[in-house]
Amino acid sequence: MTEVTFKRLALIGIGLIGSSIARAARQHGLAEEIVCAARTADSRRVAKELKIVDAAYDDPVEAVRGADLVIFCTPVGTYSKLAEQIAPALEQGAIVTDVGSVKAAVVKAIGPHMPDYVDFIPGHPVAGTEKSGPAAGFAELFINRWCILTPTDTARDEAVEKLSAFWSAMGSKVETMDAEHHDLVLAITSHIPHLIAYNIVGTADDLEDVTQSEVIKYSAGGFRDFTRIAASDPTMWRDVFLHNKEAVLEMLGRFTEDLAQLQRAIRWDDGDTLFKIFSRTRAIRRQIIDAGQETPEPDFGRVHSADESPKKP
Ligand SMILES: NC(=O)c1ccc[n+]([C@@H]2O[C@H](COP(=O)([O-])OP(=O)(O)OC[C@H]3O[C@@H](n4cnc5c(N)ncnc54)[C@H](O)[C@@H]3O)[C@@H](O)[C@H]2O)c1
Ligand SMILES: O=C(O)C(=O)C[C@]1(C(=O)O)C=C[C@@H](O)C=C1
Repeated sequence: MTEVTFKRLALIGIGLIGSSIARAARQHGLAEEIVCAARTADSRRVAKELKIVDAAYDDPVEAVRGADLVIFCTPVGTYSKLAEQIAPALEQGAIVTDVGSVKAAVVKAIGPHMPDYVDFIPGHPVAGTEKSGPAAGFAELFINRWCILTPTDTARDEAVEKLSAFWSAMGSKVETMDAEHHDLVLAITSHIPHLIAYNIVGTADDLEDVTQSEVIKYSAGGFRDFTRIAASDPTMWRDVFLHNKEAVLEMLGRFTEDLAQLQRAIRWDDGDTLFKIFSRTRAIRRQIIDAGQETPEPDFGRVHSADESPKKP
């Protein structure tokens, strides 16, 4: 089995994801020392009070000194500057990785600054919530969730194995893929859904004939779910869209075409088309639950069995 104990784990940024890694790494004994760099005095204080790190620095250079695992856990727009800053202080043989939600732009932002005596392996835990900050993290966040690694040609195989073992020890299922492919897949499974949520909640807020208090008062399941997603961190998501522009625009084009099909079906009372599309998407939800990607909800009041379609109106 690959050895997964690191000497010093340095987390650059200690928000939701950084603090979840700190908690999980500590719980599973994956690092002898866990330190972080945080911009604000408040984050450093909270991280220390919660005892999730051994030390918290304002200077990222101090955090990475002597670290054999360095993880960027800040919004992706900050990576390039931070990489340039920490590069001279990186330890020989250190593994440098990140948790950013996009990958090709991260390779471009961090890669050129990395000395050839470190292994740079971009990564993305596909797990999160709409919350931010060091108090929002929890050790169980990565359990049964995918972590995608997009290793560059220069990273040594043993370093990739060690990093995979680190994520597996925190409960993740690890997969490797090409950075560009990652960005295309995540554009449709994560980035566009967030864009839709931001848009629908914004639209509801702009309506003249429906008051804001009515939107809040009558927000039932569907809209409420969108508001959770639309409450996600604005800085993080601004950076995701600015750094996965092509894949998002490509998927948005497809999405718009499909939306026009639904619009046409409603306009022309084409119930068959609506029913067909809704049945297909219902089956996808079932597949996600069957694959263990979603906690099944209680079956109270359920009228149809899993593979039974509702009766046509
Ligand atoms: N939130 C999610 O659901 C999720 C899931 C997977 C991956 N990610 C990725 O994880 C990264 C962090 O997201 P998060 O949800 O933990 O965000 P967060 O807002 O909870 O934490 C971000 C941290 O970065 C710090 N920071 C911001 N700008 C900085 C700068 N210029 N220099 C130094 N520190 C700075 C903040 O102070 C904070 O400690 C992002 O790259 C995001 O794409 C997020
Ligand atoms: O569940 C949520 O709140 C999330 O938004 C998590 C989510 C996602 O879209 O699945 C968000 C961004 C990530 O990079 C990975 C996970």
